[in-house]
Amino acid sequence: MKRLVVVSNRVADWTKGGKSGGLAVALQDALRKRGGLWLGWSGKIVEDDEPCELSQEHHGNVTLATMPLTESEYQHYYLGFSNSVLWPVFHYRLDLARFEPEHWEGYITTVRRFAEKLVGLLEPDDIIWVHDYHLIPLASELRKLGVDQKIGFFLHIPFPSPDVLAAAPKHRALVRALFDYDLVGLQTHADVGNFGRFVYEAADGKVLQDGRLQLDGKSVLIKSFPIGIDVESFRDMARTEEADRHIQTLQRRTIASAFIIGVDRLDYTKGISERFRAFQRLVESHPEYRTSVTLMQIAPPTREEVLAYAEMRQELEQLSGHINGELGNYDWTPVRYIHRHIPRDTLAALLRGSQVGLVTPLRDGMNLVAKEYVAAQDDENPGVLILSRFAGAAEQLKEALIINPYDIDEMVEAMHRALSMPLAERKERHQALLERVRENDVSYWRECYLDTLETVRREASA
Ligand SMILES: O=P(O)(O)OC[C@H]1O[C@H](O[C@H]2O[C@H](CO)[C@@H](O)[C@H](O)[C@H]2O)[C@H](O)[C@@H](O)[C@@H]1O
Ligand SMILES: O=c1ccn([C@@H]2O[C@H](COP(=O)(O)OP(=O)(O)O)[C@@H](O)[C@H]2O)c(=O)[nH]1
Repeated sequence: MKRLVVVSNRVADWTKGGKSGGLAVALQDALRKRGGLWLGWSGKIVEDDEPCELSQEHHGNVTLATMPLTESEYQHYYLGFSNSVLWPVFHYRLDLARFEPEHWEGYITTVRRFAEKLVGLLEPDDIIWVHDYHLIPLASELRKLGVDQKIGFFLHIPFPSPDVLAAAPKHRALVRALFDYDLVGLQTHADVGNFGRFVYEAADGKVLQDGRLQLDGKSVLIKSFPIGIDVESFRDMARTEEADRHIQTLQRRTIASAFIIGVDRLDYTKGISERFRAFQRLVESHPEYRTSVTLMQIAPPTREEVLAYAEMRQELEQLSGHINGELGNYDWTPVRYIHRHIPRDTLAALLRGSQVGLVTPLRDGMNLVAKEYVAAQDDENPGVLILSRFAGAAEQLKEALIINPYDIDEMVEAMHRALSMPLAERKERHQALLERVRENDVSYWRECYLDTLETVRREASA
């Protein structure tokens, strides 16, 4: 078997209190089983004139190679082009995109630096797998340095429709750069459709008979590979003695008999304020839920130096304070808002102990929390998943209560339905969802992707 070399901006934190985020979680699960080398950002920032040395750590069969970013790389590549241009545009938030020409320069030079570092670590027989929007041009940079090994790319976030993509500066250069990979993986069929439409409607490319897309004399295979979770280990985490203790503590410390849970990085794509408003309306319109239901929202900080994130934090603090002040009582807190990272094993227990999982992003590549909620449930008394139609996970998890997160009344109705759903219907829906989550787990995702990458070959001329 060839050595797998993974490259992504964010790498997993092997300590318990690490950063939250689906990419790191999923790649850690995927690599733990297959082994390999993983190159990424260490999370540290150094002065522009300091050296950015690589350091390596070994965790079982995984070698983690990390490097710091310089202050200007952090500003222009990470906060700038990646998270103030690509992230908002690809999530349909053109109003939040902020483009400065230095962002693009910083992006390209940082990606080039990743390429230079990687070349020194490569062996001739490696298979290279690049992840996410931070590193789109990495294959082009590697090819310039003479790398001829297979290189695959996987995009974790949505691929937007052509007219929305067109709002991103340099979008044509980015799409062209994807044709230097051997395989481009996207999360959903909808994403693949959007990519194809851009190539043949807006860029004069074409679809070849074997399904590959061709642009400017280069062709590449684009396919959807919906990412999954390590189902059995998450189920186990939700069922330890410690997990039982967490659930008992949760139940003892409240008079509420039901919990609705939301778990999201504090990101404007996740629809958290719409969710708070829907919960407020639920309690106002259904007095039977006063004191008996609590919304627990775990929302760890993320990208706080980008203005839109700081503004959102303020908005949520005000909103939860307002709801608790208006509706709460000395013995009941309607909204428990936790602005902190919670370790994944504790999270597994909290998901299992909650009667409703509320996953309502306005746009999301996949959303692993939706799958984790399903995995954590007790088969004999499962909770109900409410899921946004705009999460990639909705393409698979059809037995959830699928809602439009912009429609507050529809969310209210779904919460009411979930809280009053008979056991037989809960079990039926949960069984079907669990089967889908199991069929499409993280090992299946990794194997499907890598098997396809092993067999395709990019073609440099028509
Ligand atoms: O690295 P950060 O800037 O701290 O952000 C965390 C990650 O957020 C995004 O996660 C995505 O990947 C998940 C797994 O495929 C998917 O379920 C989710 O819908 C995506 O939003 C981002 O794409 C990652 O690069 C970040 O590391
Ligand atoms: O306090 C937290 C919040 C989230 N997560 C994990 O972070 C991941 C979030 O992934 P998702 O795909 O839902 O969204 P993303 O943050 O990647 O956009 C999930 O595995 C969560 O279990 C965590 O460990 N602790």
